[in-house]
Amino acid sequence: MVYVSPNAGHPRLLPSPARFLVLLNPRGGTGKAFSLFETHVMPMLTEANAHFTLLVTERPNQARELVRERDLSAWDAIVVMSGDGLMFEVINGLMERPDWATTIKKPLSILPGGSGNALAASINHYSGHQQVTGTKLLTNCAFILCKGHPVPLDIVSLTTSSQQRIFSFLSLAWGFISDVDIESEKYRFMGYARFSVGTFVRLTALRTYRGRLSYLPAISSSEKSSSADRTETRVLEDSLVVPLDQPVPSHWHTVEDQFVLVLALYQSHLGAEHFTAPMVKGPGEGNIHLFYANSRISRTSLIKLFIAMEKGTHLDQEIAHLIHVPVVAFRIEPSESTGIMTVDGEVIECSPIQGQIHRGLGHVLSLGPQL
Ligand SMILES: Nc1ncnc2c1ncn2[C@@H]1O[C@H](COP(=O)(O)OP(=O)(O)OP(=O)(O)O)[C@@H](O)[C@H]1O
Repeated sequence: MVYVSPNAGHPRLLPSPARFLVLLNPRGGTGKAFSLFETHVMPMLTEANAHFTLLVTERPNQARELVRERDLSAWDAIVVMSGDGLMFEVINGLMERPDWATTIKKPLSILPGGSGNALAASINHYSGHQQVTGTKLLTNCAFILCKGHPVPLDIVSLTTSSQQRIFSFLSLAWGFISDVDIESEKYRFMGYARFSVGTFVRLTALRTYRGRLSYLPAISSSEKSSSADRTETRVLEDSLVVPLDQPVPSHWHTVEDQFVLVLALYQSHLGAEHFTAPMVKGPGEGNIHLFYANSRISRTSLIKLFIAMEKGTHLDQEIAHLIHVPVVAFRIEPSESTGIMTVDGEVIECSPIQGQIHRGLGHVLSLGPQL
């Protein structure tokens, strides 16, 4: 097998035998990642004749520091066995390197070891597998690790009002979804059921958040930021947005409202059983799927939404006051700083934030087509 250098366009195959750096969070999900790796992943890696270095994280940000500082040339791919939080660390650590433009091309792979496992569920879907959870999802993802090929992965570059730069591969949530995600942390012992319990609790005491949402629709944007024509610069440039302290360009759309939820999602799944963006067929399509609902949405509609979302049929049901629009850039300006905002499931300060997609900036192992 031939390994085409990441600098020479899209890599096609990993070398054989492949060498993996496996970063495993022993505290992810219900805390069984290490034993699941031994029982379900190691035998498959041995069978595939793959070499791996296993690093069990001891604290938050250790993986981020490691990928930021270490020479990674000894490995063909970085494998994350955890939830989406550890992948968030890895992508941000890679983007903090002086050689980010080449290192972010190193193939990544996800093995579900968290409670949400949205990226694992999305890659499983793009690879043509049925929606499954638990050890079935883990086995599918271990198979994708052994047999998959690198395909482009979209990354959204976010800038906060304090000028912090955040790189996101999955989602930005404000309102109902981030409230459920974070407030259900206390039910972590339940595994995935924590999200159903959290949704029920939040529905009984629905909150709304005032703010302004602006976006650049994908349809009107001829300018899709692609990694193919990018030259190496000191920092990744966001050509579609203007500084946060300036008004958005006049061709953007703006909605000022009392929101129940705002979600920007760039993969098919928001969780292993949340098939939220069924129109997404691959990790590098180049669209941000913006979903929002204002305070006129009823509790019944929200229940209908979350039930239908499990199978991805919610958009066929015309749920009143739920809007979906594919965009390439957006800005969220909350009127107050009291809500919860999350990026890839990690809490960030609730303040004005904007972002734009960088199509295929990274790479992820998949069995699906290069979308
Ligand atoms: N050894 C560790 N002890 C405690 N926290 C850790 C450790 N290693 C990593 N972390 C942190 O744990 C956080 C949660 O991890 P992660 O998101 O991967 O799992 P999860 O929350 O169970 O899954 P999901 O995001 O899918 O719900 C991450 O922000 C990461 O920084």
